[in-house]
Amino acid sequence: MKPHILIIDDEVKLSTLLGRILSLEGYEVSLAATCKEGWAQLAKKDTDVVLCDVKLPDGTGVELAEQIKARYPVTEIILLTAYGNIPDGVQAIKNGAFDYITKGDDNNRIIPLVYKAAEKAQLNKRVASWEKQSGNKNSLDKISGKSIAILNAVNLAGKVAATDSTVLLTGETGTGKEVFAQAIHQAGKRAAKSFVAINCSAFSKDLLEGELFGHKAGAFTGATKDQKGLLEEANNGTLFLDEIGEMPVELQAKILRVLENGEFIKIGETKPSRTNVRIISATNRDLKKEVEEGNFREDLYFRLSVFQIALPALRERKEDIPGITEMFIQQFAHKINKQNIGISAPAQQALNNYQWPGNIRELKNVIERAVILCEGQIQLSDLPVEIQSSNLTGKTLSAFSIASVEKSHIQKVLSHTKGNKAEAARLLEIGIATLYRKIEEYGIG
Ligand SMILES: Nc1ncnc2c1ncn2[C@@H]1O[C@H](COP(=O)(O)OP(=O)(O)OP(=O)(O)O)[C@@H](O)[C@H]1O
Repeated sequence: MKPHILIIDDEVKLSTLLGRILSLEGYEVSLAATCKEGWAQLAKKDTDVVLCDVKLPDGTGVELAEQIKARYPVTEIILLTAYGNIPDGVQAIKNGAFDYITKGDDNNRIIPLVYKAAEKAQLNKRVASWEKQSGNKNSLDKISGKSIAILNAVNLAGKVAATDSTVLLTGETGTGKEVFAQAIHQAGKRAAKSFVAINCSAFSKDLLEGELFGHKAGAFTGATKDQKGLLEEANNGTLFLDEIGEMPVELQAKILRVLENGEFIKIGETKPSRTNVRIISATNRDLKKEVEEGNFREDLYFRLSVFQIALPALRERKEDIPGITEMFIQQFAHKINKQNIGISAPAQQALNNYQWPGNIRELKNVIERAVILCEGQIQLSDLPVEIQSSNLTGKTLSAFSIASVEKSHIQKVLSHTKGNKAEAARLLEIGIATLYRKIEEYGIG
């Protein structure tokens, strides 16, 4: 089947022309002129790549990129920015876009970039179906890392898995709280039963209540039949309440009741129902502080935090970064049939120096993208710009010798010229042969 590309741009002439070019390249193309039309097209048809203008009549492409990624994680987005507006592009990549191109300036890049983004979307589909088939199973021994911080967490998880105790996982976004929750479920005696997860921040109060507790037919307009809630779906298994700190106070009381005696009341019912679930919850907020500020019930906090496991941020276990990087390289190289993929020393150094606000999730995304972009070995230039510059920061901070400053400066200039050595030599005011010699001498990748 032809990959499907959706162009969202209100400059109709330009998008029609681009659409024609992409059709000639063998893609199926749809056009939309507003965010609203874009959403309608996305709902109609599986879309591999969205090419999206920044300024749209009813919104911005930067925000749209984030919203599309949340609703359609398989789809890849390329932002079309105005000339010289790099910050929009960088923000879009942070929001989950595959890349950005400057309108009119980057015409030669469009076709190869769309090809790569479509390839990534196909890979996303394969990974999603593979994860579905394998039941998305994770076990504690698959959690990678040799640092004391992660080994402590795995050890605690192993101990609590065998019990029926409630567990509270804390840690920044992307540290692997859901991975741990699944691993605890898999390693426990409920492993053969369901593991049901819900993100409490993704729903309004009423929707969350309906999802968790279910409803009786006739409970509200449109409730034509009885609907099971997740507490019932997870009976004899585990219910994972992600972002529990976001749960509205009214629902906190209802969850407390489940924890105390296994009882809950469906919407529209008067009699209580019973369930037998193990509750694992997670938060990236300071729940104690939320209790002090009156946003979270203290009695529920005590119940949920019987056994707490704090997951370390990736920057607190930097020694694990090379191993996890290698694991993801193997994983993604295998999925797209690329062989002998390695990583250059400067690229690995940049990964080690970077602060990873998005933790393992961010590292996973960065490696996935780099494996697609690289030719044989992952180079510094295959990494997002903010990570490339963390290599330079690390170097200048760690070494003050003239040589290291010179090396950093050359790297900076090369990155500025996008690897164009003749242009770099001109800016550095040195001969091209000298530049080649220095590149070799300093091992600049
Ligand atoms: N130890 C690990 N090994 C391999 N992949 C991991 C590991 N930990 C996390 N990941 C991957 O990182 C991503 C984020 O993990 P997860 O969803 O568990 O994080 P989280 O802490 O629950 O994030 P959030 O707070 O945003 O919900 C997932 O794609 C997951 O597969």
